[in-house]
Amino acid sequence: MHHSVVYASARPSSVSGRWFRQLGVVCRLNSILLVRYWKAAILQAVLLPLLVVGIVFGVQNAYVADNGLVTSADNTVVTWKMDGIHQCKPEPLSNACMTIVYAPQDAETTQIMNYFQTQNQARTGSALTVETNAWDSMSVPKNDMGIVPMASDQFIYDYALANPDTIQLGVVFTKETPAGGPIHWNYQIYYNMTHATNISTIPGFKYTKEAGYNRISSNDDSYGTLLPNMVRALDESLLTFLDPQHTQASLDYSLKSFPKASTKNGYSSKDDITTMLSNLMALPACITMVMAMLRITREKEMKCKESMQMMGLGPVAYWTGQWLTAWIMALVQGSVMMALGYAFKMDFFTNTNGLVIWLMFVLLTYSMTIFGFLLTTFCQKTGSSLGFGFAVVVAVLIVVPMMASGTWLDLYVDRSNGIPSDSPPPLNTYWIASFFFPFIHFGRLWSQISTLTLGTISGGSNPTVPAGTYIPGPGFHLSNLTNYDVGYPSIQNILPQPISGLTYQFANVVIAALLTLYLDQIIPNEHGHSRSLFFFLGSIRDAFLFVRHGGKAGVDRQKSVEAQKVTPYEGVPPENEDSDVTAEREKAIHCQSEVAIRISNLTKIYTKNGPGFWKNLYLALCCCCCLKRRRSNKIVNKAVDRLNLITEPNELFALLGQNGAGKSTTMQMLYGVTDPSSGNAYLFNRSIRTDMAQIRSSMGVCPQHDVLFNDLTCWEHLQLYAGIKDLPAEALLESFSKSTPKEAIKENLRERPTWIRSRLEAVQLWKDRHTMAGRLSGGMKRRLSTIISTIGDPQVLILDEPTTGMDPIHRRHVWTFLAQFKRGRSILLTTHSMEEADALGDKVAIMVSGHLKAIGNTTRLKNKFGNGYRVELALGNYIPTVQDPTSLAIVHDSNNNLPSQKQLEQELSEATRAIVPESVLLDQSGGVMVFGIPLQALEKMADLTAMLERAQAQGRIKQWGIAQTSLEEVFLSLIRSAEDRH
Ligand SMILES: Nc1ncnc2c1ncn2[C@@H]1O[C@H](COP(=O)(O)OP(=O)(O)OP(=O)(O)O)[C@@H](O)[C@H]1O
Repeated sequence: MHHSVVYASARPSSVSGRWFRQLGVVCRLNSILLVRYWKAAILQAVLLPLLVVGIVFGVQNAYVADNGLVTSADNTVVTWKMDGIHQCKPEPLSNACMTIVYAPQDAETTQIMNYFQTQNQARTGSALTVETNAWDSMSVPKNDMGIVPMASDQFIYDYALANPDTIQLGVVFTKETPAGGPIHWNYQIYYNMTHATNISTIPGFKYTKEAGYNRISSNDDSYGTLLPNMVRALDESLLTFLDPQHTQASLDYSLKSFPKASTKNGYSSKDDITTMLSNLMALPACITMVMAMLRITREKEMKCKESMQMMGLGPVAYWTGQWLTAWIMALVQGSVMMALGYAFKMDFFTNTNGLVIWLMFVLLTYSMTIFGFLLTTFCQKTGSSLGFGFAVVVAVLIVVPMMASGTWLDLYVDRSNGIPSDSPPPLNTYWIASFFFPFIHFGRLWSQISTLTLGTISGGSNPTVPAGTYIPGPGFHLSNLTNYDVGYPSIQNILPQPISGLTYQFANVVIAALLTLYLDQIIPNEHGHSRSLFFFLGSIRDAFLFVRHGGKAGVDRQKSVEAQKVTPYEGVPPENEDSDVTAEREKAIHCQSEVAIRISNLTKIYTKNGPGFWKNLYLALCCCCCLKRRRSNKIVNKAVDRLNLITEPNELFALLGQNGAGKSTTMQMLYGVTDPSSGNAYLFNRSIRTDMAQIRSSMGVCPQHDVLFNDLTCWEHLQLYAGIKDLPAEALLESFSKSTPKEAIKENLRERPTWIRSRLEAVQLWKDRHTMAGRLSGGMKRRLSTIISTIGDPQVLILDEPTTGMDPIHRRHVWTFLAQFKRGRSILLTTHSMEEADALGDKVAIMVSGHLKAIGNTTRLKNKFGNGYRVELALGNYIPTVQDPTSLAIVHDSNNNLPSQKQLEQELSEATRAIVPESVLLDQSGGVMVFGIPLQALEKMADLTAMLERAQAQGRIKQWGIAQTSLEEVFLSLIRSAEDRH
């Protein structure tokens, strides 16, 4: 069955129109893949958020807050190293603090605390001043203070709640005078729980059986000697106070930790939620980033991206498509995170403006994904992108909780000496480095939101709110985005407001996107191809040419002048160069007209340390191109050596050669994935060095290895590439004149574009049009790759071994299609099938070790390099040397005897030589003789055939035939002669 080729060319559209349509194609491709991998999409968008929010919720409820109450009865003190109380300790109370507060302030308690001071100084040398005025404000002290009176137990409680870690110890005295009984003095000590729990992480503390965690130096922790010291010192002071009175008194004491902020649902303080759980909340965004990185790198590794670019897809359209589709996952995942937070009734969510929460999560996923895209520009393999992604996830898990717990302040200000209230401390510059990482902004925003959303426990200072009641935080409103109180007036104006947590992430997106576009161009691919560091100057040059030469026509004229520039052949040609090759070289070098492909002195040298990103960068930084020459690039392989040839329109040029001859390298240079080392090639006067974008829009490529998306059907591949080639919409749809309305509905409108169907049918893939490429056989994939390269009816078609792995039937279908399709265009094809080159090639060239060895049409090659003709004959009747049961007819000589096989062979050999003395007996075995007849004996062929016919009539020959030397023999003899020379 023969199909005539239906053509469909790209529309002559504006650059911007084409760009938008290519963008649509990339978005559509990504959407199809998203739907096809729906399980992974659901996992990222729904299940992961559910998992992390569920874990956070579980942790909240499992966490049992410590109310900090320890009674004196629990204390079984063994042996204590008695010392005293020292001025506020450096850690964790790093800001100005009060060493001891006491209440109430009256004459007796003041007297007791004065005794305390005197005796403590005697023991420790530490002079703790007893303040005379009661501390009545809720603000933090400016300087370290000694013994500070406060109004009441309640005030101490409220103050400690509002200013955690500001007081080291507290003491509240109560004196009861029961009727008839002794006076009862009770004091309750407040100790700092944070101090106690942090103690094991502070260097210098060690655990002893007697004293628990005990610092060897003069400073102690609450559970070590600090509390016993306090108890002993207070007992001593009380006894000193009571002794002169000679009254009987009973003493008692109790211990209690200072209150900690907020306890709700068992889950509590800001510290816990920020340090522990903020990184979990960032995890879904991280996983989405890694998945996106893997998808992009897989497309790169499978060369799908390269293939789309070879077919004309611009890098800006490609990346814009990726950035746009990344929004889908960001929007869904961000919304799901927000919905789950509300569903689990978490304060952080319910107490924050919904828009802020939504933007926070959507932007995190988006900015992380775009950041991941940037990282893929450094990765050629999925393994390396997995490594990069993993490193980022670890960084997020560590850094986000640090930021969220308030460390972000250290990025901006130096807090090592506290924050003075009047003038701002020195500014840190870490924030500049941190600016480029979106997750750092997320951590800071988390910290700022959590300080306003998480509540506290009432200390009971408000009579209408019983102590222990949870008081929600004031909440994070939209206005707080630009109006957030940092808590330190002196640095309020130099610290970023919460809105920058969103705007900086957006800035990260823009910076990462621009860097991705740039690095993607300058980092070399696996063939070492990359654009120059200053490639963008090329557009300026184009614009300059456009103005200078008076528009597009002028530029085209200029380009054709450049394309026809004669570049002399360097060095000496290889030994014994064929005259046709020399002629082709002269023609290619001096060509003065527009041809389809002109290859001029094209050379490719593979080097050990080929062009690399870092080398590029080094060269740019040094700004001296001469260095490039001086650096020794150890030559590994000269794959193509000063190649010169021309192909005309309407011509199918077949390039033959052994494995490694340099065919694919030549093609790769033509379609722009490998840079030539020297020389140039022009396709319709466009240089492969400078005009690859224009060349690609009128070129079709079928690379040596199939480049297909495993998850797209044949049909979708053709649609995808049709979109990249910008085929007009009309070309995608067929009129329904031939179908009945019922058939039309059945067949689905979108399945009947004329040219798609005709091409699928031409290579027998119509029935498999809805099969995923991953499930096609090797030969089917090759057929699909071949027709993909013809999309848009390119002027130049480059086919690298298109029929490899095809069975003979399908190969012939492809040949028929190509023979028809080549009309009006030029096809460059490599093959290892001599039959194919013979059947299709208008011009055939044979390459050996990067050089052209022979060129011409097949008849010329056969005549020039073949051994002339072969005459093959099967002997007739004879007495076989070995019994031959197939001998049927009997021919007798004059004596009625059969000749022997040897006699017959000799007789025929002599007869042949008598007619054609130049003939050579090539083979003689099994009753078959083969003679080689050189071309110069062509005129004697008539006599020879007459003799052979006579011998056949006599029964001496069973059958015979004459054949011209095959292309395969030409190929073999050329290769052999080249090998002999080496
Ligand atoms: N990326 C590379 N780095 C170094 N050498 C290379 C690279 N690619 C190809 N070569 C070398 O260049 C030479 C030409 O290879 P090329 O792939 O062009 O041969 P070919 O004629 O297409 O062979 P085949 O018929 O096997 O496809 C070979 O010696 C090969 O080893």
